[in-house]
Amino acid sequence: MTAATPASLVEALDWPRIEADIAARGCATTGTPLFTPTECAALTAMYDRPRHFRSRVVMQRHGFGQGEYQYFAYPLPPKLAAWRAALYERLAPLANAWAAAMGQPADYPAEHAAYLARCHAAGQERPTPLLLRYGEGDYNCLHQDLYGDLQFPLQLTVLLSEPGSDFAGGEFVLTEQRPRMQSRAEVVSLSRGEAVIFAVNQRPVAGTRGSYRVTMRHGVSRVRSGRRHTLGIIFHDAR
Ligand SMILES: O=C(O)CCC(=O)C(=O)O
Ligand SMILES: [Fe+2]
Repeated sequence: MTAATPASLVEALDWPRIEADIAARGCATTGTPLFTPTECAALTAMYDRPRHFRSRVVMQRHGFGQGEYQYFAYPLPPKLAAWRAALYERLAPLANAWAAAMGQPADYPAEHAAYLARCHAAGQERPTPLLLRYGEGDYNCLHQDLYGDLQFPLQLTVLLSEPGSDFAGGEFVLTEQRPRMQSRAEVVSLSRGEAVIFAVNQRPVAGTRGSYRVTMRHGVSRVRSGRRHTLGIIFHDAR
């Protein structure tokens, strides 16, 4: 038996179900964990090692919520870079289908390295993967992770903590703003190591008279107790 690689683990996910959920709701859980508890613990422990990071953000200082996060520095931990590339490759065709449906250039390259080269040439050179840490009372306001003109339309958040024992509350929330209609909210429950794949900004929805666009935002409800850690994987880099 060969060791599982991020690429083989990505391939093994139930993509027909994931794609159907994304088409219906703009989000999907991976259904199975991407990371083992040991890997979740190792990523969580990295939070306290500043050499892995380029910057730290205390959310209450910016009105973003309460809690903190750190953006990884380049070079990313090799396994994280491999996950980012493998997930990008699986999602790029979907990104192209969305772009075509929204009348945008459907030219996301097949490989993440090529897309990053495009970001870097446009001045978006800083890495965006991040680790987030929330304690009791912390929350993350509804937001969008836009870091420049170039945006890859899907991203992931991986839950690194054990719901129920490490923390309570702290639900991942998505809202969908529809043209001339009231907004809809979706609460996503994850198991430890599992991820939610969701729309960064706009996505096309098939209507009776062609497709229309909805705008998504995501955030985290208040952590009632304990500590919650997540890993965010965003495919465009930042200005
Ligand atoms: O902590 C979370 O569940 C959300 C993190 C987040 O905003 C992100 O990954 O972009
Ligand atoms: Fe975010």
